[in-house]
Amino acid sequence: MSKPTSGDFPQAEGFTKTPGWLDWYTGPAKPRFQLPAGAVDAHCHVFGPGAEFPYAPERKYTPCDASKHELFALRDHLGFARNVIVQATCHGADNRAMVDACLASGGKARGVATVKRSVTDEELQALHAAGVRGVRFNFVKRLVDFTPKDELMEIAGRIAKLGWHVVIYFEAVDLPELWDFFTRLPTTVVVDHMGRPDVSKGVDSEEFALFLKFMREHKNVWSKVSCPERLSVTGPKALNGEQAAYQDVVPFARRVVQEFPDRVLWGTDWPHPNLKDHMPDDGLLVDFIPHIAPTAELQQKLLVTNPMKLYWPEEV
Ligand SMILES: O=C(O)/C=C(\CC(=O)C(=O)O)C(=O)O
Repeated sequence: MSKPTSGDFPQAEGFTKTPGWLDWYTGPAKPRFQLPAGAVDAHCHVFGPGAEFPYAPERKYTPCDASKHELFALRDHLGFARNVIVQATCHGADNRAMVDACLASGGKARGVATVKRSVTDEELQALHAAGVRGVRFNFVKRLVDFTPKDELMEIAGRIAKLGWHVVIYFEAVDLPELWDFFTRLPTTVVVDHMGRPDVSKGVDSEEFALFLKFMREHKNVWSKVSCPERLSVTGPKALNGEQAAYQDVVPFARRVVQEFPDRVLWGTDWPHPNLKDHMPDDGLLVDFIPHIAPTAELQQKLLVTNPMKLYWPEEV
């Protein structure tokens, strides 16, 4: 299969991809690493399709389409059993594309939504029925406009009653300022991509030590050890059969997996929004997993036990 570059994918009428947009990788390798039975891809997205589920007016980027059908085909190709579909900021608080994917999955997908303070209890109930089990609070300034913390805290209090959790996305330099807010959240708190460490500072940096302290001192905090392709500075890239990709990220993810084996999740992040340098081969991304979770026991927790506990607790 050919590998498209930006501009190759068709786009819904009325939407033009952000300049330089990298489309997701078609024809990924079959992973060499065999995922354990029941493995969950606990961080991925759907984009549109824009013709059916228009992108939000307040979005900061316009992606290529990435439909539920393409996501489910990737799930099966890679050997995952289930997906957790996280609302992407290009859809704002309009959760229809994510909800549609969860409903179409036959129970194989659960979701994380974005909601506003104005969301009604009935709307929250409908999201729950569709499979939503969390809300995402995004603090990455290039992705969202600022929402006052009292609004977010009010939402957290309401969703806590449903047994949901809060997913937080922020950059490492912002953790000190956000610490008090995060540590007051009344739910399980799941950090996206290890809080985006600057890996060039090294695994023993003060910055990463603060993140480890955050997890150590707050047992309700979990982390996704995902997105090496976003965090890596020196690579090598998960392309052309590379079996030892993103070595500079390995010590960070491995440290988190080994210290907090019962509070880690992993996801592909397909279709990889906003990558600037290259688009990884998702099959080779799966081959990254044994580098950060070197034993069968750690792999089972990371890929099956932990995500099942959080997203399908009724089956555990
Ligand atoms: O997909 C991710 O996790 C990361 C993103 C995009 C994002 O969070 C979103 O659009 O909702 C990023 O760093 O641009």
